[in-house]
Amino acid sequence: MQNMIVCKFGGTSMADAAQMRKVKSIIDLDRDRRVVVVSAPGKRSKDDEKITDLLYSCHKAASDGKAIAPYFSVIRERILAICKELSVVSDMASRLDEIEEKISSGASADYAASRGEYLSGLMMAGVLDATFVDPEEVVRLTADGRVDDATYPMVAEAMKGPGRYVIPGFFGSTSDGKVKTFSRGGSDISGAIAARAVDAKRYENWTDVSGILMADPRIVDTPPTITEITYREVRELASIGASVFHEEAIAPVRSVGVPINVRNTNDPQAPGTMILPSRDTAKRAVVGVSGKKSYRNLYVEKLMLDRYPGFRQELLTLLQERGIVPEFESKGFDSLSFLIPEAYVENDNAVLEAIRANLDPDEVAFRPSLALLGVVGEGILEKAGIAASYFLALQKANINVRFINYGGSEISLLIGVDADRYREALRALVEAAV
Ligand SMILES: Nc1ncnc2c1ncn2[C@@H]1O[C@H](COP(=O)(O)OP(=O)(O)O)[C@@H](O)[C@H]1O
Ligand SMILES: N[C@@H](CC(=O)OP(=O)(O)O)C(=O)O
Repeated sequence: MQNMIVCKFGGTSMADAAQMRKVKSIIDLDRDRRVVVVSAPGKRSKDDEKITDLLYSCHKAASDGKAIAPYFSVIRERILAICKELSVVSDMASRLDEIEEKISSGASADYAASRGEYLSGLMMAGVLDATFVDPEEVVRLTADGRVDDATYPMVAEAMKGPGRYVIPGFFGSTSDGKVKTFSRGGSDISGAIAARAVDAKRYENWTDVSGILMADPRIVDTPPTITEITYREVRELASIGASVFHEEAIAPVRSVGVPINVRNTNDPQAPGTMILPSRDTAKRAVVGVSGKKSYRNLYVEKLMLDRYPGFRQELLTLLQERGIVPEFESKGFDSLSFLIPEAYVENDNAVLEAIRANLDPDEVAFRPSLALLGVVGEGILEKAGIAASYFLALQKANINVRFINYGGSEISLLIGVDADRYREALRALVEAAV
């Protein structure tokens, strides 16, 4: 293990010159903070726009044959103002011209979106007087967006000297040289890649909240901070909906055991959350609650279902052929239920017709929209009465439970409720957890 600390700063930490100064003061506090991974400038206030979103709008305008100037001029103004205030990247105007020209003449959506992080990286390298590392050259992604193992030695090689390094997050390139981004929020993955590559002693993930909170602070008032959480738990919370840490960012560090510390750029003294390989579950069975709205429950019934061994597989194939991927499944003696993210189900009737025509079920229907909530903790199966306390909390709030998955994952209790009761349900579950 080297002595290096890898620090990833999210969009809110890169939003303007004042935030970038805070980043510099955090980096200057510890000489081991030598690798800095940056996101594109994010929102400066609730109603502001993220540079990444503006770049996607530029790409959309270009592909619709429209001018990109209305969006690109906003980007240009913001970036040039930061460069001016911090006296960095003297040739930024011509770099922006080049990017505008490429997007206007048909560059890919991934190329367009990646330029926010690229520009952030150039500016931060200037602020920190650090070496700029271009992820296009050292982060190799497969065509379907996974990290190629060839990445780690290339990143390590690029950062082997003394001094500081800045590497933009969110993108790399495929083996045929095309820029490729991760999914939204993916700079967290880039930070994890760098941490593994340099065998960091710690991966610090700096954002705008003082760690991972027990629940989404936009829904629950002042949820407590989670002090310690395991890799498994954070992955589960993120997969169910906690957007503070990308669900795929655990994979690169988990096998090498680099601890992750989620911290607040606006409150750097706060210790934040430690994400570790294991924790003492006797202290706390449950760490947090998260959730997602808008699932459809596909319900299929057939009498004596067990007599039709290929039924489930055929049904899954029919769904897959229509690009529908169920996230959760439960089985009764004569029925199957699949929870499917609403975004996948564009044409309900076509899917139902195909199932009727091919499988002759007694009943097939989409039930009304559900929200899915997850109570997460390594100790959730260990103590009598845990599930009961959460169901009681929902009962007290007069919220009907429509779907349960308990024991399918050893670290979460998943509960489906009517989509319009999502926020109330989340609050009730958090109250039961604290
Ligand atoms: N459980 C949670 N704990 C902390 N923040 C959460 C949680 N769930 C959702 N969030 C939201 O995630 C935001 C931070 O994530 P993100 O916007 O991606 O930050 P960054 O731009 O720094 O990467 C917080 O401001 C908060 O609104
Ligand atoms: N800028 C990208 C990638 C990213 O990770 O951003 P952030 O760290 O601000 O969530 C996005 O908006 O998706």
